[in-house]
Formats: sequence, C-alpha cells, structure tokens
Amino acid sequence: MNIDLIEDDPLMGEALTERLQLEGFECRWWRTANALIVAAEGGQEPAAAIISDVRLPDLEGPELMNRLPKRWLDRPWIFITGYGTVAQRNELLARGAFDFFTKPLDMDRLMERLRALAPTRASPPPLQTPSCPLGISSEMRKLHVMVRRLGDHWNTVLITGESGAGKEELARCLHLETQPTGAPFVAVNATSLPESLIEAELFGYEKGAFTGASRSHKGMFEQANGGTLFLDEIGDMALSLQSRLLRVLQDRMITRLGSEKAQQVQVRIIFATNRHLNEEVRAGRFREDLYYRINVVHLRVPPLHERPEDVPWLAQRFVEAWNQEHPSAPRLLGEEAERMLMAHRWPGNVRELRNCIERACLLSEGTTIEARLLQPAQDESLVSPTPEFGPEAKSTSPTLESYLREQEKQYITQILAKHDWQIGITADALGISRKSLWERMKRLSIQ
Ligand SMILES: Nc1ncnc2c1ncn2[C@@H]1O[C@H](COP(=O)(O)OP(=O)(O)OP(=O)(O)O)[C@@H](O)[C@H]1O
Repeated sequence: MNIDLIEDDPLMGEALTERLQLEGFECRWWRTANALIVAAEGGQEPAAAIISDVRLPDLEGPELMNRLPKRWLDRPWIFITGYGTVAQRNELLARGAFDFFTKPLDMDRLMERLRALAPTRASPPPLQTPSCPLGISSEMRKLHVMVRRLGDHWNTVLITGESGAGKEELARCLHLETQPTGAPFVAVNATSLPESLIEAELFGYEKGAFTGASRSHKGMFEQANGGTLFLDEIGDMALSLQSRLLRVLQDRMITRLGSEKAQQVQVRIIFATNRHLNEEVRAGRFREDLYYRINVVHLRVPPLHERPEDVPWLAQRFVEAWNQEHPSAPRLLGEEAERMLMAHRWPGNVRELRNCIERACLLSEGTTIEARLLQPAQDESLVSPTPEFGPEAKSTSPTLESYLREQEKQYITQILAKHDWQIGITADALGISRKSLWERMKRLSIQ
C-alpha cells in the first residue's frame, strides 16, 4: 500500500517516512501543500491513504482538501496536529477525515490504523525463530521476530522497559543479528557521568579542550563508527545534550570538544529508557522533536513478572554460565528451587534474578542449590524492599554486606577519579567490563 505524507517538519517527515517504509508501506513525502496541489493538478494520482499535518506553512491541512481534485478526496485522510481540540477533531471528521492524531504522536497506533486500511496487504511471512536468545515466552519470541524483520533496514530504534528487564540484552541481540560480524557495539549510559563529562565521552575531545584533557580522545560515536551505539537512560539526559544529539541524528556529523572540524560517522543508534518518554515530553523534560526522531521503531521489553515462563529458563542459563566458569563446583537447580523462583515477583527483573542465582551458586554447599539460598538481596529489590522469600531472609549479615558495599564504592570512586572519570579506562583498570562498571555505579549511587 502506498501513502502520501504531507509534512513540513523535516524531523517528523523523516521519522514517519522511515517507519512507514519499515512497515512495508511505500511513502511519497510532500514538504508543502503547494507542491502537492501542483502535482495533483498535473494529473498525479493519489496514494491509497493520505497523512497530513494540520498546520502547514503555506496552507492549513483541511484547506488543502478543498484545493485538490475530487479523486484525492475519495481517499482516507489522517490528520496530525500539535494543538488538537475536540472541536477541531469533530470539524475534521465532519469534513470527511478518516482519523485525527495529536502530538506527541503515537506511531504504533497510527501504524495500526494504516494496517487496518490495508487488510488485504500480504503480511510478511512469519519468521521461523527456532531458538530465541531472549527467552521462551511468547513476548520475547515476538520481540525476536521483530528484530529479524528489521534486518538491515533500521537506523534508529527505541527500547523501553523497566530497569533490569533486558533492554541492553535486546539491543545486543539486534546488533548481532543485523550488523556485520565484528561491527562495534558501544554502550553508554547517559546518566553515568556529569553532563560535561558525558559530552566528552560521547563526542570525544582534543588535547587541551578542557583542564585535564592531556591527550585527544575518541568519543563513543567515533568508537561505534560502522556499528551500533547503545544510548541507555536517554530519558534522563540533560536538555542541552538532547539538542546536540538531535543535530547528530540529522546529519550523522560529530565534532570533538575543542575541535572545529566536523566528521561523518556511520552509526546506528539504539536508545533505551525506563521512562515514558511521551510523559517526559509533556512535562517539558524531553525534546518533542528528538522524541519523534527516535521513536521510529519502538520495542518494549516486558518486565519479568509479565513473562513468568522465562524465569526458570533464565535461571537455568545463569546456572549453566556458573558451571562453565566453575567446572569443579557444578550446581543444579532442583524442583523446589524452581518453585521458589516462580513464586517471586522480581521487581528488579532479570538483573535481580541473575544476581540471586549467582549468589546462591556461590553459597550453596552441595551440587543442588538449596532453596533457602534463593532469596533476593535486599538492596536489589528496590521496588519492594521487603524480601518475599520467608524468614530465612534474615540469615545474611547486613553488617558485612554494608561494609563491603562501602569499600567497593570508595575503591571504584577512587579509580574513576584517577582516570578522569573515563569509563572505558577505569573499567580496564578494574578488570571489569564497562557495563559491569555502570551497573556497579548505579547500584552504589556513584555520581
Ligand atoms: N534474555 C536474557 N538472557 C540472559 N541474560 C539476560 C537477559 N536479559 C537480561 N539479562 C541480564 O540481566 C541483567 C540486566 O539486563 P540489561 O542490562 O539488559 O537490562 P536493562 O533493562 O538494560 O537495565 P537498565 O535499565 O538498568 O540499564 C544483565 O546482567 C543481563 O545480562
């Protein structure tokens, strides 16, 4: 099915065109009402459906309907407006509009509406995904099917979901399954560092760009060149940084701090957040234009309690990972242990489950993991501070835990400071991955 899109805003136009094409629609994009009028008067046939902005620079969208030959009015018109009122909606519908959407635009609902208009459109054949690396639940399988469908055609993807649900895991899967082998995957957490440092981390800097910049440094965009940049916690990013990011999205050009020279990067970007970005837009904390630009394809990772089938499957994977690392002390999950895992709600999601299994493997005295060891640690169940696994919850030593936590925090902070808060170098110095460092910084509230 083909679609005529009339939209003057370049960001909105690009985002809509990209999404329509990903959904399998052909899209013809008109930047002004006049361009369309001239083409229609010259004999141009209308597409199967028309999407139009209400407020165009040269004409109001509804007025445009009056200026076009009749054959153009027989098509379903869908209007988009930033300032929708009930009266305007009723007026548009009375004039024959098929539907009316207000901004922030719900892309998924718009696509649903368009798909309903093309019931006979051959839907893409279901993909065979015999093994899904994300889980066995139907929700995770569906996500995997989506990943495969995106194939090589995506530039920007938004992943949402609760903390620890597996957004980065999904991002890695998207990268691995759609990018050439060996292409870089660079993950960066938008809130892990103060604003000034995150800019330096993202865009890089030249020697002497600021106090402490003793040598030039390649930013994350450059490091991800030819591959994927995963930008986590995008909903918490400062507005000034959002503006810079928007410019990069427009032309994929970056400029190191302290440099005059812009350079082109070929980077696909995956954004992730555990916030509702449309609410952030309404509250003025997130740029509306950036929201449109990144909301082209939206994948939502459901929290673990919405897909309980994945709990024993994931637990089993974590035990297997332990066994591979510790072949002399193999562990086994018994039935009682599995029942216990299934009974918990996992407010900290997969991260909490993984930590719980790792701890139980470590503390287990025999091969079969004792069910009593499968209690969530108190500081991981941030959403529900009360341990849900019975009275044994009190058997660990909080004093030792809090002591170790404080030591860990002090040591990491000290090494971060020593390396100018550069995540990559600090992670190397500590002998852990960047991701692990971010996770620890988050858990220990290191700002
Ligand atoms: N499908 C999965 N298979 C194996 N491990 C997983 C899976 N999903 C998540 N995990 C593990 O759970 C932990 C949290 O996952 P991840 O970092 O992807 O979550 P997130 O949603 O990005 O969290 P945050 O919002 O806090 O950044 C990680 O250690 C990850 O390896």
